[in-house]
Amino acid sequence: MYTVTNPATGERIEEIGNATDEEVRAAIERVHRGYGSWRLRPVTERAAIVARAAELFAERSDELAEIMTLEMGKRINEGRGEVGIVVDIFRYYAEHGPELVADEPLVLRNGAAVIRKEPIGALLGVMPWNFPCYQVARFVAPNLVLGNTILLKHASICPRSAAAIERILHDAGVPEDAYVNVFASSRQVPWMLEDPRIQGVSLTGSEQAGISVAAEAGRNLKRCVLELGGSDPLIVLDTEDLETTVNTVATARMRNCGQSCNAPKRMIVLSELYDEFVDRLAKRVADFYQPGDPADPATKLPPLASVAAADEVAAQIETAIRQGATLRAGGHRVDGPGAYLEATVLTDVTPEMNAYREEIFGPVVLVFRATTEEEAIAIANDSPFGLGASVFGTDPARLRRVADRIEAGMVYFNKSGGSEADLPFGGIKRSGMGRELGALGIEEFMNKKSIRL
Ligand SMILES: O=CCCCC(=O)O
Repeated sequence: MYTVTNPATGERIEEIGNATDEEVRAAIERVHRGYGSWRLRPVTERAAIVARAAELFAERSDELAEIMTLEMGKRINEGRGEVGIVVDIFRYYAEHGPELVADEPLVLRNGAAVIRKEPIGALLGVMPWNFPCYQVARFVAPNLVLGNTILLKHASICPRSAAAIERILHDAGVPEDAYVNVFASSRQVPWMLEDPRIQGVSLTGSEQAGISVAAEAGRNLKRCVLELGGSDPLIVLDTEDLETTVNTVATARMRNCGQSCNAPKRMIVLSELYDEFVDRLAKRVADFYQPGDPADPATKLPPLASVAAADEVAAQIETAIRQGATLRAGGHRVDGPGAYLEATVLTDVTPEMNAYREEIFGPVVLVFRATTEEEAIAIANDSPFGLGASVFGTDPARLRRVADRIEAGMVYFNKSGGSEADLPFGGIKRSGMGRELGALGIEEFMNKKSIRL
C-alpha cells in the first residue's frame, strides 16, 4: 500500500493500492517498447527535453516542496533547496550529456577504433523517501540523455512526489513510455529484475534492500548501482574558530532531520579540542529541541519521516545508553502524535556497542575522542560503511594526508558532504557500488561499444 501520512500530525491523508502483477508487467512492456524509439532520437533532442524538465522542476519548486513536507516532513525551505539541486542536475546533463556520450577515438598499436557510447535498455529505479526528488533526478537525468528508459518504483510513503515527477517529465516531452512510474511493492522487485526486458537497476536505500536487490541482479546478470547507508566520519584536527566548526557540524548533521545517507554521523575530535567541542555542540543542538510544523520556515526541529522511523532511532539511542554511552543532549521522543525526536549528542560510544557500527538515521551525533591523527583515522575507518568523510583543519598538506588514508568514496575538506551535479557521488564497503552524478554517473548503464575501424 502507498500511503500519504503527515508525519507532523500522524494524520493519514491518502492510500493508494499497490499495482497488480499484471499492471507491473504492462509497465515493463511500455518502457521496453519505449526504448526502441527513445534511443533513436538524436542525443541533442533528448538533451533539449531534459533541459525543459529542468525548467519545469524550477517552475514547480513550491508545489514539490509542499508535497515533500506533507509526505515525509522535510522543512519547506530544505524542500526548495532540494529542488534547486534537481534543477542543476537536469541542467548539467542537458548541457554536458551530449559531449559525455560522444564517440571516443582510440589509437591502437595496429590501427584505430572508436568507443561508441550507447544506452543498454529499460532500467528499473528503486528510490527512497529521504530526498524524494533528488534521488530520482540523479538516476533519471543522465540515463534519459544517454537513451535508456526508466521504470520507477518510489518509496511507499512518497506517491505524490512520484506522480509529480512523472508529470513534469511527461510535460517536458519525455515520451510516456520512456519514463513510467509504477506503484509496485517491494515484493514485486525480484521478479521485475528477472524480466529480460529490464537491463539494470539502480537502488538507493537501506543496506538490507541493497543486499536483496544486488542478489537478484547478480542472479539475473543485471547491472546494478547501489547507494546504501553510511556512518560518515568527520574528523576535526584543529581549528582557528571552534564556534564556527561546531555550528557547521551541527547544521550538517541536522540537515533533513539527520536522514541523509552522507550526513556526518561520527565526529572524531582530537583531544586538545574534544571537551570544549562537546560542550559547545551539546548547547548548540538545544536549538533543535522545539518541534514545529515543517511547513513553517521558522521551524528548526521537523518530524522524522514517520513514527516508525522516530521510534527506531529512539530505540537505538536507548540501547546505546543502556550499553554505556553518555547522553550529552536531547535523547527523547517528543510527546504527541508526530514523529518528533530531540536532537541528541552521545559520547563514550565504544566498539562493543551497537551504535558504534550501526547507521543512525536521525538527528543523533556521536562524538569520539582521538589522541592522535593516527587514531582519528583508525576510528574513521573502523566502520562497515564507506560512503563519505570530512576532514576539518587548517593545514592543507595535513588534510590531504588524512584524506588519502580514509576508506570512503568521497572526502570533503572543511565542509560536510552535499551533492553537486558535476561531482561523482557513491561509496565503498557496505555503502554500495557504482557512482552517480558527474561524468561517471552517465557511464553506469552505458554500453561502451568498441568499433574497430
Ligand atoms: O541520502 C543521501 C543524499 C544526499 C543528498 C546531499 O547531500 O545533497
